[in-house]
Amino acid sequence: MDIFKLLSRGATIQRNGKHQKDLELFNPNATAAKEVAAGSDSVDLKIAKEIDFFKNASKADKKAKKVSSETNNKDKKVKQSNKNVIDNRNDEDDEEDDAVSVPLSITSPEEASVQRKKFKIKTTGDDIPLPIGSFEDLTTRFQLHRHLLRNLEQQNFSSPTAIQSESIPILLHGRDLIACAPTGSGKTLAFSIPLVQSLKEHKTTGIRCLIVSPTKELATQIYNEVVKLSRGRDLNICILTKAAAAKFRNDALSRQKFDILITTPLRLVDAVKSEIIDLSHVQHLVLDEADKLFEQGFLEQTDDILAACSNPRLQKALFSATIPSGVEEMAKTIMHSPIRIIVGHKEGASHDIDQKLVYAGNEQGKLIAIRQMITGGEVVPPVIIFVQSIQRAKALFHELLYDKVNVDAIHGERTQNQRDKVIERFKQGEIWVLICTDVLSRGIDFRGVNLVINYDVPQSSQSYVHRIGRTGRAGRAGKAVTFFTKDDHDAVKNVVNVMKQSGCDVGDWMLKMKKITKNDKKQLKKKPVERTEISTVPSVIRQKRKQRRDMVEASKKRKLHSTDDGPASAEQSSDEASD
Ligand SMILES: Nc1ncnc2c1ncn2[C@@H]1O[C@H](COP(=O)(O)OP(=O)(O)OP(=O)(O)O)[C@@H](O)[C@H]1O
Repeated sequence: MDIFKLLSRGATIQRNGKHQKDLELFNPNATAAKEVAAGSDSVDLKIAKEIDFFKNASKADKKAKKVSSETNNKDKKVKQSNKNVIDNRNDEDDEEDDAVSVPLSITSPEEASVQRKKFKIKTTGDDIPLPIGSFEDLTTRFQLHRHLLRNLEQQNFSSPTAIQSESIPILLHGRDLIACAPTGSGKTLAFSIPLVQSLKEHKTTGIRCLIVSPTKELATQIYNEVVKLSRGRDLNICILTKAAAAKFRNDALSRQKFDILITTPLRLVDAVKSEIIDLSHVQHLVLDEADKLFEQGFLEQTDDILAACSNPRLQKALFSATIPSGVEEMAKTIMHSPIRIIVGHKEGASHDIDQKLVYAGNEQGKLIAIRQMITGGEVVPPVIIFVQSIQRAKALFHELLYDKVNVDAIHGERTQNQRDKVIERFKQGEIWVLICTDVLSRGIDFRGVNLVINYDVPQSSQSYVHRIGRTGRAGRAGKAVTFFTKDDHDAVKNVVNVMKQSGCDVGDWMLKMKKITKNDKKQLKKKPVERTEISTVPSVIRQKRKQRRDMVEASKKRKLHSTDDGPASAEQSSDEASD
């Protein structure tokens, strides 16, 4: 029997069998459609329960039902005093004591401190506003725009997550903020809600709010979230693409059209330097994945952006799951009396991820291990595999493709168009295993990823936290497996530290490992471990495969030259050929 056929058996998805639930989770439309078709009570209830950070969704639902059955009179709802809310809450608490200590409305420092203790929230700074206990609390305290509340309800966001409960009031009070909370804990809404709430309807002054993120994929995701949140409001939102920048260049009026701009740093700096974008009216600046934006490679652009946002009353907010002390110190120098919020352990991984280290001996051992995981049924799609270089992403892709695994890859050599398509197909469940470099390690919110495999140990603890954070999001459980070899001694210590901080079981041998110095960490970040090529296929066969690929590639290139196409198509073609 063909060994590869045997190995790939384990990766088969049983669409109507045991994997049906996983697939549905991954494709929210399918779940919703099915439930609606089946006349299910409410899609909201199910989702809210799964992602109920405060364990009080059932109460919020109960309350919502009560309110709607009692009356449609909006005034009554608005007039409901905070005390009443607390009293109602206490009645319900008799029935379900799970969330006994978290009132829907927080009215005193004592209540705030109970909530902060419960959700392991640390706050630092002067005059910190009280957190909110619910989105209704926002309505009472900040007259939350009715469209905003409706948009939250429509997306089944029944109660704020820990970071949202703190960040929203702080930003609505106009304060500068450094916010650090685990991956998948809702940081996007934590900054988007206050932005959409505090902006008055559209003005022609130009951009009033700027959100910067390190990758195009993440910028697109944030853009989609903000658009959904702003439905019903007269606000114009723009993502700065190549096309948008060209439009601004040719049409001066279009520059005044937008209120909120979402962008990557480089494109923005280009646009500012060529004077097609003016940031002097920006009132709110959000740096998402802020620690990345303060790293070498982005720092200069971040500096340029800060200089271009010349409004003296500019509000600045920094968000990330990891904010190292050095970055925090740097950030503080550009902020005015900032408040600092840390949810959980600073730089800790989400507690919903079950983390495991697997010793693979050597590079060949990793391929054997992944094949064993596949045959052993441990690889339940959707799965993301991280590797340390483009070359390795391509090599692993070919290995798994040969095993007939339904796989694709995203890395810096693929065109934007290809990257977008792969992401879409992965979201739709058409691709089960996605191989990528760190280009996709931050921020991307794929629903229901079951497993993250670090085929190569990440080069820093931050990278580890963000990579594994693609699973275990919004309260769902996830698994992360990291392969290591004898060459990974230093790098694996980073992983062990994060595992310890996140309360995972770590073996004795891990605890006994020699400490890694600051200098070692720096070196590791700069230069990845040198590794031998990914392959268990005998070199003769590899050579034949390569010859075949080269021939296909050369033939495609010849065709392209004869049609005189541009370099982007050539790149796409070579990537497709290698696929
Ligand atoms: N209040 C809420 N209730 C339920 N789900 C929520 C809530 N807020 C956000 N979510 C969902 O949680 C998921 C993760 O949110 P988000 O992408 O903002 O996480 P994050 O903290 O920014 O993660 P990362 O650090 O990886 O960027 C999203 O699918 C989002 O829709």
